[in-house]
Amino acid sequence: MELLDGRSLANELTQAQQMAVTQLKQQGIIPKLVVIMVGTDPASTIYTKNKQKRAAKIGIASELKQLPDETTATDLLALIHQLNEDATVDGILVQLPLPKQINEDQIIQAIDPQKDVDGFSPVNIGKLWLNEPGLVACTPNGIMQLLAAYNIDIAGKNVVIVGRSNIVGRPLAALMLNANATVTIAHSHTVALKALTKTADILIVAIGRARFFGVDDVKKGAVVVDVGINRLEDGSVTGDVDFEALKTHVSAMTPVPRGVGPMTITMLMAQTIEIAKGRAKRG
Ligand SMILES: Nc1nc(=O)c2c([nH]1)NC[C@@H]1CN(c3ccc(C(=O)N[C@@H](CCC(=O)O)C(=O)O)cc3)C=[N+]21
Repeated sequence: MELLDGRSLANELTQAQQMAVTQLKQQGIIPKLVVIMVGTDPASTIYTKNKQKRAAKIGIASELKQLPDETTATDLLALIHQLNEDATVDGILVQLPLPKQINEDQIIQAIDPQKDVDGFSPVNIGKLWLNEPGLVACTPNGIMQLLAAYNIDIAGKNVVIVGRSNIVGRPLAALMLNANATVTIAHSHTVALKALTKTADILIVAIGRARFFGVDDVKKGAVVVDVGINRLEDGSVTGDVDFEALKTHVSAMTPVPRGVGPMTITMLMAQTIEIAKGRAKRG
């Protein structure tokens, strides 16, 4: 099995990003990302810290706006409008999930599509499904780059994606379709799920159930991308597939951690830099 090592690819790309940022700074442009986090979800706190650390490493200015749990939609919208107008801000990211009093769709729609580094706004989602250039959701984008780096062919392949979230399953389906795969999206209502996953040449799982898929559920020689991050009682982190059992069964597979996660953050930085380059061009 070939290990699809997201961490090492992320490290390589990070070096190139450092150089790109140095060049931008010579032109007087400092790429800037603002991350908004509402409340204190423990997983979100870890991801947000990782994002800050990576930005610092690359030389991207990043600001964390930490808002209390009881923040209203009105407060959050006011902040987003202010950041939309701020010419020094390239990327705006609102960490999800938001507390339940806030409608996520309404918030995402308020972000200027040109600063929407997550690629979640309806404008960017529409462009993605039309195969037009735009900002793309970071986790799916990272998966495509990881597969490309390991020369994994996508055109004509049967791709099964388990999970239909707005941040992973749906945008990934669009990217795979744009790359000429035959795409199936499975979800909680899918009948005979594990018979379906077994038909996949490329299987991508994002359901959040530790080691849910094993040898019997995966075609021999398939490529497996594991987006699951499940924290076990002993504090360790594992994916949605039984990695140890699949090692001798598949042709290539991402580990968890150090697979898709680091690539997600890398794509966030890449898109922030791209937006800043646009700012440099406009002068
Ligand atoms: N608006 C928004 N945009 C997001 O992109 C977004 C979000 N909300 N909410 C939550 C998910 C999840 N996500 C991850 C980012 C980095 C790792 C990551 O760095 N993982 C490491 C560490 C894993 C660990 O130890 O927890 C790894 O897989 O090696 C994981 C998951 C971004 N998300």
